[in-house]
Amino acid sequence: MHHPFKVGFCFPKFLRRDKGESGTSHGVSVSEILAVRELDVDSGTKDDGRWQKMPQKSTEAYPYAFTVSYVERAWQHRWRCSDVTFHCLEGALCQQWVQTIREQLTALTSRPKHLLVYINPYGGKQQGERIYEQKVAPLFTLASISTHVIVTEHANHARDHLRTEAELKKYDGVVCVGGDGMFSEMVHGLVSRTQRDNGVDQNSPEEKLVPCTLRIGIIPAGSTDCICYATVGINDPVTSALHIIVGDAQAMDVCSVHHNNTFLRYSVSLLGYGFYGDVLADSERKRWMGPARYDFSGFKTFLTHHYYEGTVSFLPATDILGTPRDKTRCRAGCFICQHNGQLYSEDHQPLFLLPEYKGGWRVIRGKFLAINAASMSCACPRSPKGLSPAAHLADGTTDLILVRKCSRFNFLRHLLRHTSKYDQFDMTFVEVHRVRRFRFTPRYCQSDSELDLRENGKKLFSQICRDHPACSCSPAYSSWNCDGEILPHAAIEVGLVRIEGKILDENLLQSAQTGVKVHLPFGQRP
Ligand SMILES: CCCCCCCCCCCCC/C=C/[C@@H](O)[C@H](COP(=O)(O)O)NC(C)=O
Ligand SMILES: Nc1ncnc2c1ncn2[C@@H]1O[C@H](COP(=O)(O)OP(=O)(O)O)[C@@H](O)[C@H]1O
Ligand SMILES: [Ca+2]
Repeated sequence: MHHPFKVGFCFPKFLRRDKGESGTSHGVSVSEILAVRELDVDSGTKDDGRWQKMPQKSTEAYPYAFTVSYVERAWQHRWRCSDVTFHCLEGALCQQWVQTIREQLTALTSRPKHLLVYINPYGGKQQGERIYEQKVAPLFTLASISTHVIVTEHANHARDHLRTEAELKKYDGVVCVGGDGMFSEMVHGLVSRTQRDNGVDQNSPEEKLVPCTLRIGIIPAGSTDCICYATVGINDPVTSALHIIVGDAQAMDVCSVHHNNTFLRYSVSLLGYGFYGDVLADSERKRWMGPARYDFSGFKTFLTHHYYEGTVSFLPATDILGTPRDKTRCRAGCFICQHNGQLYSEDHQPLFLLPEYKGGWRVIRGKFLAINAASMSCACPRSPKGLSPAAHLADGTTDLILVRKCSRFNFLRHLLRHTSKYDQFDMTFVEVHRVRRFRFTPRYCQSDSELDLRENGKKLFSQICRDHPACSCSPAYSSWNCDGEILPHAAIEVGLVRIEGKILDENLLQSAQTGVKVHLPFGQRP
């Protein structure tokens, strides 16, 4: 056998494929091979019956065979598992092929071998378990990945298990089957555990965090699934499973949210106050509707048309080349794309290390219908281009979108532009800034007792709002939608989490400037 194994196999003519013409060669990159298995030609197939038996005449001529399962790119970012079977004359040759392919696969160190899987049976259309069993588990088995599966029993089960109990050393990655809320549980569990193990205090907004070594995979089974959509390009369990199997990775930005020097939460996709906070708060009470609750609550919130007064302060990202108004739509490996492939500025300074705080803080007071911080595009099936279409996945910034008070008609025009090709930022009452940090303070101070009530006694919340002095028709506070979870605090400070350790290394995809090393075992491949 000759040796093109590093880049891929080009199956030569002395092997015969059972699809297509005889004698054609078939190229499959090793990095996209999922599994190989030898077939017992006489008895048809050794395992799952996917192999189609050759016509009798050919099997006599080629009595030995093996099947290669590989990734096939289908339409719109969709990946599928395909099989191709090769037949040959000699048993020894056949075995040599199988063994060599297996050796090549074992040498791929980025592929996970042991995964810890958490299934949320309650998210989305409550199909998490079925999706995993029918679509994902067979692929993990095919790829010889061993799994430990936990079906969660309550909210924060997965987070707490990861934070305290899970024997993380045994695994190469964790996988969540659910929506953005489930992904958020993974991030919180893993990041908190890593900081605790390394003695880092999450309550200090200035503290540098230690990166987690485990990667997180998402099998979409939630309602919006925007983290999956914005990183993979589609919400499809099979595609995500295949990205996980081949060991794809994508770094992401993580925002830390604090209130009075107390850590509240991390956010990786949307932090939304006003419209998206109100939609979420209302929709939680309508979970029985499934994903349609967002349409219902969205419509209702749109009609109530509440605005909120307050002050937004932010630190613009001055050391980057891109803006939120760019026409780029990159979804992976963004740090590089943002600098047009360059890693160094004209004066040969590494772009990663340029001083961050050139411009200083800016302050904007006003009445806002929505304040959204999108650390990634937040693309999802509802809005395929997302809240901030040009946001990058791992550039250490978040796009702060301010929608000021305007008429219902104008707000509707703005919302509808999320679903069309028109620019949602090109409106007089909308502004967008790419920022490193920001802060929001509501006009009226929220007392601790109000916060307690909002956290513990949600029914009283509406009463308090109605009684508040701000305005007879608009409540004083909204809540923050933090990756689909409600944060009752109105006043928050947000910063991109900084990582400790070497910044520039060969594997740029895995070392963005400020993104915690939360790797998704997937991402669009070039
Ligand atoms: C009147 C026409 C309105 C069209 C508006 C379209 C804009 C849609 C933009 C959606 C951006 C969603 C950002 C994602 C947030 C998720 O983290 C969160 C939770 O997702 P999950 O339920 O956990 O999958 N979903 C929502 C709706 O807040
Ligand atoms: N077994 C469970 N029972 C109830 N809630 C759960 C369970 N497991 C996870 N959760 C919570 O369910 C919420 C929604 O989960 P998510 O997977 O994001 O689905 P969705 O996209 O439908 O919101 C999250 O807040 C998560 O913490
Ligand atoms: Ca970003």
